[in-house]
Amino acid sequence: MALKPVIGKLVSKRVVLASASPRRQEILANVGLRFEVVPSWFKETLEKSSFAVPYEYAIETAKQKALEVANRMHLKHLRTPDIVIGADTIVTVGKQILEKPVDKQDAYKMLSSLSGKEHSVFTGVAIVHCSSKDNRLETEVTDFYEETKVKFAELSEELLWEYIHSGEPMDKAGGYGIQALGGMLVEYVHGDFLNVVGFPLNHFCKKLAELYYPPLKHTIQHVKHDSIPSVETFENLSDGESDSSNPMQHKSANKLERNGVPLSGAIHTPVNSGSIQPVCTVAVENQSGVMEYPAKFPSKIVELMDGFRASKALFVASKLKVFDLLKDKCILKPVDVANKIEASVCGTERLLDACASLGLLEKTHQGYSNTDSANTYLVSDREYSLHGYIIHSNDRLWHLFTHLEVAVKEGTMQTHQAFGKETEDLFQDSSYHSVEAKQRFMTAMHSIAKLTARDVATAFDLSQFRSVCDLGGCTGVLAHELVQKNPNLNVTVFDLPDVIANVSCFQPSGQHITPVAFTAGDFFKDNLPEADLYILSLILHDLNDEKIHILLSKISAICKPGSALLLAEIVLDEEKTHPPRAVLQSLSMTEGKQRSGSEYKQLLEKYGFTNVQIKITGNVLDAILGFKKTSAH
Ligand SMILES: O=c1[nH]cc([C@@H]2O[C@H](COP(=O)(O)OP(=O)(O)OP(=O)(O)O)[C@@H](O)[C@H]2O)c(=O)[nH]1
Repeated sequence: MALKPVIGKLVSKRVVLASASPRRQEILANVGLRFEVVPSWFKETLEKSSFAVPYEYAIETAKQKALEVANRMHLKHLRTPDIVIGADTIVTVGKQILEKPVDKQDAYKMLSSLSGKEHSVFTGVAIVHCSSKDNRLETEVTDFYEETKVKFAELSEELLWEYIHSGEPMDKAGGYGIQALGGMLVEYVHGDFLNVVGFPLNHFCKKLAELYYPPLKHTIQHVKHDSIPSVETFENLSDGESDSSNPMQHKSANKLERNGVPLSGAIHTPVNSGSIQPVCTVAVENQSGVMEYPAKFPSKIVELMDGFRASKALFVASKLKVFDLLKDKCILKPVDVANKIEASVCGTERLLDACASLGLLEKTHQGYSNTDSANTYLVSDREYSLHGYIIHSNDRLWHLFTHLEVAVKEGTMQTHQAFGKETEDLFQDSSYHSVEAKQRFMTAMHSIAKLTARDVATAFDLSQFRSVCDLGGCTGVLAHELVQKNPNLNVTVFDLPDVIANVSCFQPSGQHITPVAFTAGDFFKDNLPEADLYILSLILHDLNDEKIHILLSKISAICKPGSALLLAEIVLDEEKTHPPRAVLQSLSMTEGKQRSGSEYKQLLEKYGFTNVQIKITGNVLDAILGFKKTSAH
């Protein structure tokens, strides 16, 4: 079992750990898994006697913990996770099942029942794959358990009570923590130590490997069979690179098989974010009359090779407002769409089919309509619309990236080549830039902020702060989210005069909206408003070291001890290869760079911020919080 690839399969997925256990969080974080923590509200009250064996109880509890979180996230937060992981640890001795002690007496009872004996520790784990269909949550559960045997030494009354008074037993199954003081009570452990601590990591990785690297059904050679055409799926021929090897997708592909043999014709297999494409791989007969399959279809590479076509189809459909036309269950024929968008019928039909193949539209004999995710994210006036950012990608980033080769050779940004006279910063020289270009940029930032603000605003408990200044806070999306979550906060958005002059059309309306203050200024040149929390969202990655020095020195100087600085950026892993979105953004060759968690920590510490905490949100932006040193530091 290779170490990284299994965990790497989850990199592009929104993974949620449905557990409040700090040990589980640590075990999974230590192997580089990126996940959000959403503790389960499921009460561990299943009737133990209704389970034939104790581990079934642990598995069912783990499953219920994970499903509760998946349902809650789906219903309440408009955020269906891809994977939710739940776990439950129990101890069994004789016929008894021990969970966490409710009080010291209970801990005493538990520990004395374990004294001098061997017991079993079971952890049940549920891996729930989620998807949303017609706004309904669909789940696919994989579960397993692991057993470890532990033998306790004889425990004297004195030792028992000393241990209980340490406080350690209270939140631990069986009333002890093998990883700490409780380790002193243990004579031997047979099996996985981490399973006792709360999470059977080894078994978990094996399960992931089973799910994401299923054994190849045809390992190259097959005896020729005349009546069954030789076909294969993308997954089974995959070189193992593909991120789209979703186990739920495997299931649907498998439905097309009979007795493990693919049915005739092309097998449908998902590629390219939900699209369904027929794949037919031709087997070749070798000299001995044995059919050989071409080894390892490079599915990931093919997907990347074609990626630009998919992006451009999305951009053009968005620009022509196709998703606006088809919103709210509207079904139109190509000719009607073509008339409305003033385009050719044949071109429109091809574009609509392309969008349907990418999972953005649904095609029936009545015509084309939006999928749920197109309705939510692609219709231009929807709350969480990405339309603004898509138009920015088409009108600006696309042109920049057509100059990538030169950009790489020269190591410079290609704004001049792509846009003629424009300066690097749209807002720096107003004479060059149309109001339209600035509005477009603000709309793009607004749509990304809409998507990320909630996770950034709730990444840390900010209730200790009274005033916040969001430097470069643009249209104030994060500011509004902060006030909504912390009604006592006074929040000011500080941004360039040209930005502030245009923010009014982006403001939320309604009587319950708490106002946010907008102040015009340049954070490099002007005095900063006073606040006890400063925010820099998507700012630092674009600045060179000199500008960062000016800005962070200024913030550090104005911050009183105990004040803090919150950064919202994509945090790279320590190898700087994940997440790909951040790595690819670097290719724009801005003068800044993307950073890893330890680099952000170092940077903040350099400017006098300590106790730096990093929260990988699972969203597009992560959050980093540092506190200005008190004089005692
Ligand atoms: O040696 C150790 N044994 C057990 C633990 C910890 O005990 C708990 C087990 O409780 P449970 O499985 O119900 O999980 P919770 O903590 O309640 O968190 P959930 O939110 O996931 O329900 C678990 O924390 C183990 O880590 C230990 O630390 N050492």
